[in-house]
Amino acid sequence: MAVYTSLSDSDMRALVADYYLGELVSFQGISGGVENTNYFLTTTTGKYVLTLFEEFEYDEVPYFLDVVAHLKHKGFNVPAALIDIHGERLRMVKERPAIIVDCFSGDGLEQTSVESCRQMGSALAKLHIAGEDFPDHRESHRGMAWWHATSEAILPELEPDQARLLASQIAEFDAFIAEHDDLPKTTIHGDLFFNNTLFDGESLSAIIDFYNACYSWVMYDLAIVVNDWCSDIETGELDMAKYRALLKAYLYEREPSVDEIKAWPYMLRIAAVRFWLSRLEAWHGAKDDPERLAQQHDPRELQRILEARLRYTPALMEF
Ligand SMILES: Nc1ncnc2c1ncn2[C@@H]1O[C@H](COP(=O)(O)OP(=O)(O)OP(=O)(O)O)[C@@H](O)[C@H]1O
Ligand SMILES: N[C@@H](CCO)C(=O)O
Repeated sequence: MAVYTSLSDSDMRALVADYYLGELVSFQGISGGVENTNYFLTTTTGKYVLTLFEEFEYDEVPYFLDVVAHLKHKGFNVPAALIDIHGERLRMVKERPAIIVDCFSGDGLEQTSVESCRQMGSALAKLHIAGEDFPDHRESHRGMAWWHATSEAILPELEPDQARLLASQIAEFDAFIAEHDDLPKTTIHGDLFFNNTLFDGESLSAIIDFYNACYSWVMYDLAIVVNDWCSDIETGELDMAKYRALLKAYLYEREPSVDEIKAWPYMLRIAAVRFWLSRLEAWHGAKDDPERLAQQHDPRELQRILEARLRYTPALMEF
C-alpha cells in the first residue's frame, strides 16, 4: 500500500480540527497511487482526501495547486485544496507538504472502453484549451533534462537491447525536436492515465492527480493519454476502436497544426519512453525493498507500448 508517511489517530484528529470539516469519524490509507501518500478522511461533514507530497518540497507545491485552481475556475471537476482555519491551503504534516481536497463521488475505471475514450478525448482537448492562458510556464520535472540524466544513470542496469532501444529513442526525439522547437505548448496534465479519472456510471466525473502538470507540448500530453487509454496492456498494441473514438472527440474540439500532425509518431514514442523510464527508475530504486517493489508499476508494459508504436503508428487524422 502506498502510504509512505503514516499518521496516527491523534495526528489526524489534530489536523482535521484545523479545518472547517467537523469531527473526524474515520480514516484509511489509499492503496493504488505510487508517488504520494493519500488518505481518505470521513468527518461529520463529508468525505475528503489528504495528500502528503513525497517528492516535492513545500515551495514546489503551489504551482500545482494554482493549475488546479485555474481549471476549477474554468468549470472542471478537479481537486482544489481546501483552506484551513488559518487561511492556508498548504501546510506541513509530518515534515511533508500536505493538502486536503474534496473526495469526489464516482469510481476508478478497471479498464477503458470506446465510450470512456471518447469522453476523455473531448475533455482533454478542453483541458488543453483551458490551460493556454495559465500564466506560470513551469518546465516539467520529468522533461528532457530529466530523461537525459535518468537514462544515463539507468542504462548500465538494462539488458543491451533495452539500453539500445532507450538511447536510440531519446536521440531520435532530440533530433526531431531540435528541428521543431516551436511546436504548440500549453499547460498539460502530464500523467492523465485512466487511473487518474473518476466515472459516475458511464460519465467522466473528475480528473485528479495534477502533480506532473507543466508547460509542454500539447501533442505529448495527447500521446500520454492515447498510450495508456488505448493500448492493450499485454501486447502494447493500439485498440483502434478506442484510438479512433478518443482522437475523433479530441480533434472535434481542437484542430492540430501541420507540424503537430508530423510530430505525432515521435510524441507517441517519447511519451512511452517517459513512463518506461520513470517506472525503471522506481523499480531499480525499490529493488532491495520487496514491500516497496511490490507497489511499483511494471516497466515492461511501457516497453511493450514503445515497441508496438515502432512496429506501427497510425496517423493522427486516420479515420
Ligand atoms: N479527490 C479524490 N476523490 C476521490 N478519490 C481520490 C481523490 N484523490 C485520490 N483519490 C483516489 O486515490 C487514488 C490515488 O490517488 P493519486 O492518483 O492522486 O495518487 P498518487 O500517489 O499521486 O498516484 P500516481 O501513482 O497516479 O501518481 C486514486 O486512484 C483515487 O482512487
Ligand atoms: N502514471 C504513472 C505513475 C504516476 O506518475 C505510471 O503509471 O507509471
